[in-house]
Amino acid sequence: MASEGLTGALAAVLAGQGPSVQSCDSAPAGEPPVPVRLRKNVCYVVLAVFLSEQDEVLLIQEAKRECRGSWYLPAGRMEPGETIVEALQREVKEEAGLHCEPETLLSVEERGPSWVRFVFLARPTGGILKTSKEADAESLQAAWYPRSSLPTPLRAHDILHLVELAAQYRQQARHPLILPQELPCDLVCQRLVVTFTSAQTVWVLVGTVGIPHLPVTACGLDPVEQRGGMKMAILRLLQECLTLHHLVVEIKGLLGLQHLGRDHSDGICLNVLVTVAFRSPGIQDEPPKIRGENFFWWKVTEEDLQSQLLKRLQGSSVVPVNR
Ligand SMILES: CC(C)=CCC/C(C)=C/CC/C(C)=C/CC/C(C)=C/COP(=O)(O)OP(=O)(O)O
Ligand SMILES: [Mg+2]
Repeated sequence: MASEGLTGALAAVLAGQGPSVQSCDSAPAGEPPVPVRLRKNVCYVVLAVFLSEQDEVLLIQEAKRECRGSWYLPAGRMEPGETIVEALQREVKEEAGLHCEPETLLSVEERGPSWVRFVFLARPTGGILKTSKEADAESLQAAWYPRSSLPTPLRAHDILHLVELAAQYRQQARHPLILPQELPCDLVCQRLVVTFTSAQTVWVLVGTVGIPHLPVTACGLDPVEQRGGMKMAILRLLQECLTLHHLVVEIKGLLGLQHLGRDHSDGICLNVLVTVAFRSPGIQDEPPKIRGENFFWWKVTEEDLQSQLLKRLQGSSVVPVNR
């Protein structure tokens, strides 16, 4: 039946791509969510980790009054009309003097859906390292430091974890290279690949409103949703179709990221891998019962897709989110 379209969509999402968001299966109660607008109701930050072959990290010295003289990774706020990659390249050029290409997304962090930071592993492709002679409002200078002896003071210690993440990725990449897919989206939302596994069989949760599809949940921007973050939007959707108290839900991480940034389309869609399992031990070889008509469990029978899913699940082969 409709599993042909589903097979294609799941294969695309596992390859870091995916269809564009047409509608949402779950949204906060009350008013429909308003479209997001950069600088108005959302702020996205891009950050780059560069690691040289000699295990050196590229740092910039901050010029802003509140952190002047401290060191940090090249990072900054996205501007309206930019793609995520364009924003990354602009910030790196402004703060470090270098041209660059992102290699892969390394992490996504949020402080509520209206503050999201995209962390990339990147490589320099040209330009000239900014020296103190070129100090301006963007930064005082940029320099490479051995990973084991970073300068002080740092603007914030959160970058230590990001540098480690980059070094681990270089040593042994846990997930494939993942870059943003340029697709329009109006909201901050998440497309879910929710799996239930028994032995070597995998089921995936499917939304039935319209043509069968991987479910999408929208984040609201009101204070409650801000506090709950993206996790709240995922649990809200699952709550609508499953009895959660006897289940363990795990947000494994990201399979992909969709964003356009042009034509006033400032939303993002995170493609997220989620697992659902029974809380009580014992053999449970069928997925948990679904309430209502809006969702069903799709048993993935296509061998290649099934083995890809199992590999991604077993190896936690996803971009970490909020870790
Ligand atoms: C922003 C998100 C989702 C997470 C930040 C994670 C934390 C807690 C970081 C530590 C403290 C810190 C450095 C906060 C600043 C966050 C922020 C507003 C970054 C914007 O980058 P800037 O470098 O300040 O911007 P410009 O380069 O555009 O001036
Ligand atoms: Mg900055």
